Amino acid sequence: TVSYFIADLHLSDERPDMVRAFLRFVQEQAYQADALYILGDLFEVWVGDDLRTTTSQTVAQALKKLTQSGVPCYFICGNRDFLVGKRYCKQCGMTMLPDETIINLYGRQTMLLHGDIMCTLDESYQKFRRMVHRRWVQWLFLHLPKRARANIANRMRANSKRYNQSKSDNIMDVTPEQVTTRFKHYQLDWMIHGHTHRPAIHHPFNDNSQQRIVLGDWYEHSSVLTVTPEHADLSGAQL
Ligand SMILES: O=C(CCCCNC(=O)Nc1ccc(S(=O)(=O)N2CCN(c3cc(Cl)cc(C(F)(F)F)c3)CC2)cc1)NO
Ligand SMILES: [Mn+2]
Repeated sequence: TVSYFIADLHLSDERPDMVRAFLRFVQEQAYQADALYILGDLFEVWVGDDLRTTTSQTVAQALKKLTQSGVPCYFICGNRDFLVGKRYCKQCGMTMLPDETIINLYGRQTMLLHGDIMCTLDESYQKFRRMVHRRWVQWLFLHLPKRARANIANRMRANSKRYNQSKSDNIMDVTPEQVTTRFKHYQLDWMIHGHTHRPAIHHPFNDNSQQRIVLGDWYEHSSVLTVTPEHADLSGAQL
């Protein structure tokens, strides 16, 4: 009885070493799990399920084998791979979950989300997010020729990289009241998210056992949250 949570792998053809780390994790750990949850930014870029890359096909094969062996796999999209669709999830045997899904995790009322929605101080990003989450914008974008989508992606990646370097650290983190509002509104025991690349286990209300667990990225080493009925263990994070 163990469930695994990962996020922010940012897999791409440019980083085959990170793809190999993911495949190792799937082959060596995930087969014994009750479930695997991928909480967004599995991929660095995603401009439609109709574009196949070595990485997207390799990942789909590995996850298809895992889910067919009986380990259910759930996906919540991130701020990079928000265009991952049902078609690709089907190729992986994954079930797509909406952002802010609440599950009963071995008796704990737990909210799962990518986390970017809680970074409300980053107003320019929230504006971008609202725009690209509009159905008609996604419909239009996905009907552009592949090359056009790839060109837009390259341009946006370049300026999002440059732009984020200039942003101060605190606006890139979740806004505390976004966290406490959700804990209160949904009587949460736990919240698990990624996005900030700052792995840690936080106690938003110091007086009790409520926890906010932030998953780490996979740039230096794989960061996996292992949850059992008894406890939560965040590997490779300075707790
Ligand atoms: O990353 C962080 C830190 C926070 C960073 C936030 N910034 C961030 O996420 N930027 C970003 C995300 C995805 C990509 S993309 O290359 O994958 N790709 C670009 C084009 N996309 C698109 C879709 C639609 Cl519907 C409509 C359009 C339109 F209308 F603009 F053309 C474009 C699809 C996705 C590129 C940059 N933490 O993890
Ligand atoms: Mn992210």
